[in-house]
Amino acid sequence: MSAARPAASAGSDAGAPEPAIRIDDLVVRYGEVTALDGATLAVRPGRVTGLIGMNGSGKSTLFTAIMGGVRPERGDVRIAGRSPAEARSRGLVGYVPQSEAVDWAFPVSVRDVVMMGRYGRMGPMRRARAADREAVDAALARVELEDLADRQIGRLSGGQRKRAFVARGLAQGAGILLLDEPFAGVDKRSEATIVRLLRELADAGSTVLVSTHDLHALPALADDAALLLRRILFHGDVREALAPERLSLAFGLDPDALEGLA
Ligand SMILES: Nc1ncnc2c1ncn2[C@@H]1O[C@H](COP(=O)(O)OP(=O)(O)OP(=O)(O)O)[C@@H](O)[C@H]1O
Repeated sequence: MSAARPAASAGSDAGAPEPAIRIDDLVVRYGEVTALDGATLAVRPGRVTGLIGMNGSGKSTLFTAIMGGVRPERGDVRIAGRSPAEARSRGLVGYVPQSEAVDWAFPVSVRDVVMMGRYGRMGPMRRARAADREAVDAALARVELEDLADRQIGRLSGGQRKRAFVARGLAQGAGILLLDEPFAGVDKRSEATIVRLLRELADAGSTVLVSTHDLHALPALADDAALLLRRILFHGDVREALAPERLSLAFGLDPDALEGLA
């Protein structure tokens, strides 16, 4: 953790930088199911923000909305002042999906996956130039996967797979990175590599939004945290978010069971 990080402001945003992601009163329904019910969140640049919520609380839906993959019934999403579709076409947002959302049998190598981060910069023929290959090599080195670059993506461990997708986001060069459950099924080495990288990215000015169930990993990773239960219940300093009485709101648990997390 960097000692220079300013404290999060849970209340007034006076003097704070413009949010990189602004979500206003978002309502998303899948038929009868209301996944988001008036979610409002302003994610600040240069910080790692944890998105915390129980299964079904709407975390993936919020990410999908940021990526422009669902049509909200109400509300608005702005990424660096642009619509999700525009932000997507400009490659402003990198996305590391949940492992369940990936077809691991697909016949592509680790290098191919990382190169996908460069597609937005290539023409329709997707011909890689020297700059693309250099960016891919640099990203592979940052996640320590150079030696496995030519292996089929499904023949990696859970942690290595995650690192490959983080490398795709790095190669893309997006200033905003979304990670959906990056620590699920991940070994300690991969977790440490991902945490270090995300901290470096945020300290260099990027915006990092990470959904996780792993509350114990959060204080070392995140500056801020947002508690989600179809709407944002709290957004502010990570340690304040992990206070038992706040977590109990988001998880519907007895505060005594949550002592010692913050
Ligand atoms: N495509 C879909 N069709 C119908 N319902 C959906 C769909 N996607 C999500 N839902 C429902 O919307 C709600 C929010 O789901 P979402 O996946 O956003 O939650 P989550 O917080 O990411 O959950 P998890 O932690 O289990 O990944 C849940 O009730 C879920 O069953």
